[in-house]
Amino acid sequence: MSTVIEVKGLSKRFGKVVALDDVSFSVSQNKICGLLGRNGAGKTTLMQLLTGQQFATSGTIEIFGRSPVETASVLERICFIKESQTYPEDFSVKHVFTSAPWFFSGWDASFAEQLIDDFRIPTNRRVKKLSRGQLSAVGVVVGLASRAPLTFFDEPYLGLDAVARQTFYDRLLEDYAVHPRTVILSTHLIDEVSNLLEHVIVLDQGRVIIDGAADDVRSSATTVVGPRGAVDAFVGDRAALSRKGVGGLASVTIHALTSDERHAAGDAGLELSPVSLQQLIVHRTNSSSREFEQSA
Ligand SMILES: Nc1ncnc2c1ncn2[C@@H]1O[C@H](COP(=O)(O)OP(=O)(O)OP(=O)(O)O)[C@@H](O)[C@H]1O
Repeated sequence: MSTVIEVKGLSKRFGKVVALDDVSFSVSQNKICGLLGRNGAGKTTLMQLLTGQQFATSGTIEIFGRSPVETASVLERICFIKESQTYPEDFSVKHVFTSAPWFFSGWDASFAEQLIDDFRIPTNRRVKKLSRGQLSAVGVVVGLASRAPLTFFDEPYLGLDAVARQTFYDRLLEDYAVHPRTVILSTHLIDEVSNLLEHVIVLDQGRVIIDGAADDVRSSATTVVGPRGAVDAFVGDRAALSRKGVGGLASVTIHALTSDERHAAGDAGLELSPVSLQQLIVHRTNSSSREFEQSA
């Protein structure tokens, strides 16, 4: 499988602020990849570097095998939908969609029409008169109908209601099945997108703390639930990602268990429950996770 994004030792400083710190990863062609992390983790900075809109302080980036900076053959294959997309003053929604094919050779006008209906976007209205959610929907439609070989969505759905967000996920998956491409999706709504993602990269304070297949990441931890004494005896000196207790019951999240260990937990009357991607990321990016990482 060919590699679309290859990043090595990438750092970006803004004065004293280290936004990205020695970041390395690669993304294969035709994957939907979640770029996740807390506020200020460096996600937008990374996407700006990957799309040639910022210069790296150090490190290398190859997109389709070449540096994205001022490389037309790379940039014309990229669509970047930002959280707050700006359009020329006085642009109507119609202008956005009539000009999109100039930038995206794969633009599908009839798909765009269908999406405009789905999201109920008023096409005659000026962009600056749109509601927050409608403005996000315009970006989502451009991102989907452009069918760019590499599409970045940076928190694309500020203000979009739950129905519209679900429509976005559904259309993305349906269209991706017929027209595979590489999609990088940055969002804080991790549970909502969890099932879309094949690859997960989590940044924390400018560093990559998780990089792997979504299924592997999801199955990298498990929660042991049961009577406190039995849970404590089973967990022993294993590192705990999180620990909760109510009355005599305890719930401890630990690294994934081997199948023998799972049987032993069952024999001890303990329940094992999966950990959602969101829970895992919360555990790994809060302060207790540092102890976990050090002891892991
Ligand atoms: N132009 C800039 N000048 C100075 N610091 C900056 C600049 N751009 C970003 N930063 C800092 O770099 C860090 C990473 O910011 P970035 O916007 O990449 O985070 P993010 O993960 O996208 O956050 P969010 O989820 O809140 O959008 C933050 O500490 C931010 O304050």
